[in-house]
Amino acid sequence: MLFHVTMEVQLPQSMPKDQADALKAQEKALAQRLQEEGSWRHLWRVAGQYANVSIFDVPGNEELHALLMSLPLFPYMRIAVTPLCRHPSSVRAGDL
Ligand SMILES: O=C(O)C[C@H]1C=CC(=O)O1
Repeated sequence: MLFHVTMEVQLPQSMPKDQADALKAQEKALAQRLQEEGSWRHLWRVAGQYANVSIFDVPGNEELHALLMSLPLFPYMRIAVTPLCRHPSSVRAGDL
C-alpha cells in the first residue's frame, strides 16, 4: 500500500545541539536505508519549512505505524498520513 505522509519536525529549543545533531544523524541513516530497501519511496523537503512530504510503500497500516514509530525523530514530529490508491484516470502503471 502507498501512503502519503507529511512530517513536521519540532525539536524543543531546550534540546542540546549535540543531542539534536545525533538524532538527525540517526534519522538520516535510517531514512536512507529505508529508501535503499524500497519502503520509503519518495522524500521531499517542504520548501521553507523543517518538514517533508514522503511516499511510503508498505504492506499496510500496522507496518506504516511501526515504521514511523521507529524513526528517531518520531517523538518530535507532527505526522499526517493519507492512504493512497490508484486513480482510474492515471496513465501510470501503478509505480511512482
Ligand atoms: O528532515 C526531515 O524532514 C525529518 C526526517 C525525515 C528524513 C530525515 O532524514 O529526517
